[in-house]
Amino acid sequence: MLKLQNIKKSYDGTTVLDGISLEIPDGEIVSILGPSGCGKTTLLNMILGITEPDSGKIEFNGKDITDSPMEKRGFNIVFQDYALFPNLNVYQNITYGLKNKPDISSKEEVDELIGLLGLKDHLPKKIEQLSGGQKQRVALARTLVMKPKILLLDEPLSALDGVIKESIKNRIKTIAKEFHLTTVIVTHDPEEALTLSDRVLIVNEGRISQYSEPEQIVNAPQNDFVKNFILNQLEIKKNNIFTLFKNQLNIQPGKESLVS
Ligand SMILES: Nc1ncnc2c1ncn2[C@@H]1O[C@H](COP(=O)(O)OP(=O)(O)OP(=O)(O)O)[C@@H](O)[C@H]1O
Repeated sequence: MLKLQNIKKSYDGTTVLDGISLEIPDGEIVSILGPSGCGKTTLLNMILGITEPDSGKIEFNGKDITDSPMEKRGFNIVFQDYALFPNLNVYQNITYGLKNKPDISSKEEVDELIGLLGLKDHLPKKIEQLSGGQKQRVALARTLVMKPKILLLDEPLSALDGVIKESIKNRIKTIAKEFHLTTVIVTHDPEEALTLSDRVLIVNEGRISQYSEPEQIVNAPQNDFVKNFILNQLEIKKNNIFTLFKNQLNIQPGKESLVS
């Protein structure tokens, strides 16, 4: 269990996080969702251990880790730009971290992850030969072979589109469940958060607006921000798609319920 208690952070007198308290049970996927500048990345970096809170406490499995450096926490992050090594091939990128800690994952475990992420055919390739979705899967594999206690993902799907996005989403879900891996994801996309996570943390101006399962957010939004910002975006998206279909495919009245 990861527990945050009354976390506060300001930069140059401006409050960024204002009393964040939450619990993330083991093995759950939690998305941090909110508008640009609301403090999502700051919160993720605080869990990772590269940003210090001004006050408050972070506990992992009952142990106070607020002042533990990143290396001691054993969490790991996949950054938005993947940060892969361009001079190494896919296999060398995936196994890079094992050079100094070869006992963390066996060859069989590495092969299993390569299979799960569908990277078998790409192993000898250079990073520049890969698509965005393939790079994302390499970055995930490279992080997962190190068996992090918590997996942190910063906007993992933002550079991907359509089918590839769905495929990576499913792989993240499969891996989190298969390895019982607590996963914390930063996103600004409500659809992504609601379809990927066990729980969604909605942050607005540094405060928790709602922290619930996706169904509750959709069916029982706790305040106007959730209603207006999050649900409105989904409604607009749904209506845009519906209008497009109606115009392009000439859907007849009466069949509209099929799309809603
Ligand atoms: N190192 C820093 N020094 C000063 N201000 C910072 C620093 N890091 C973040 N901030 C400020 O804190 C606020 C929250 O930033 P943060 O990156 O956490 O937001 P975010 O929700 O992740 O935004 P986005 O979705 O745009 O990435 C912003 O106003 C940002 O300018």
